[in-house]
Amino acid sequence: MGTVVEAANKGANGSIPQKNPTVVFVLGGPGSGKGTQCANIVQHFGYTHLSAGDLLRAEIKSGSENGTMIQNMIKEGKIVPSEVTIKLLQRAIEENGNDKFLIDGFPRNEENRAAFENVTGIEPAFVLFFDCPEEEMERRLLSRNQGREDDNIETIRKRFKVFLESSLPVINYYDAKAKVRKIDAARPVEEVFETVKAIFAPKNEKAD
Ligand SMILES: Nc1ncnc2c1ncn2[C@@H]1O[C@H](COP(=O)(O)OP(=O)(O)O)[C@@H](O)[C@H]1O
Ligand SMILES: O=c1ccn([C@@H]2O[C@H](COP(=O)(O)OP(=O)(O)O)[C@@H](O)[C@H]2O)c(=O)[nH]1
Ligand SMILES: [Mg+2]
Repeated sequence: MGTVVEAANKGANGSIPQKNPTVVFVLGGPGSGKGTQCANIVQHFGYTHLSAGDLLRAEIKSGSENGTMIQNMIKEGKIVPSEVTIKLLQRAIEENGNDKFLIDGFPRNEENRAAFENVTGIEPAFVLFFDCPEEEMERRLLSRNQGREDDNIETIRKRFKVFLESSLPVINYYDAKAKVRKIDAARPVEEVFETVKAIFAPKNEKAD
């Protein structure tokens, strides 16, 4: 039997986590510029960037037993089961010495959100929401040129539908808790970053 404090600190999986890191969820439709802006935030504010999509694509490449399932879901624009994505995120957080993380492209539905909170005990400090019209996101995705199997018009339409039906409710959930910082993401990269910078506040900027 642990003390009351130990019990309170225990995650739902029974592990005793170290002091919870600061987490910012970075959300927005496919092609809204999440990855691009995260790279800028890392440079200026010292966060570690964890893209759920990148972790899943790395898992496919690694030849994991889940690889084929993940690949098929990404090709269809579907959301990979929470336990797979959460395990990858958790491992990445634990392996990293940093105490502040940008989690990009996750949680993508309500189930992702609730499971992450239950398993890790982590609540985001706030949520960045890159708001961008579909026509602009479509243009960007079709010229992204990263050789992604899901950047074709057929899959892009499916991803937009999943975003509206499953991911927007997550943003609304955090909006009701006053945690959403909404950003007009249709503007040029540098202008979007000016808004992002103001949210992270000058006091956090790395001195160099
Ligand atoms: N503000 C912007 N204006 C124009 N193009 C952008 C902007 N932000 C990102 N891009 C480009 O759009 C594409 C998608 O950006 P990315 O950061 O990968 O978005 P996401 O991670 O949200 O899917 C990339 O080719 C990127 O260079
Ligand atoms: O938490 C996540 C993140 C991504 N994906 C899958 O990975 C794809 C690509 O996600 P990513 O965030 O890389 O795409 P982006 O929004 O940047 O275009 C999504 O369409 C989903 O199929 C997922 O299932 N769960
Ligand atoms: Mg991305």
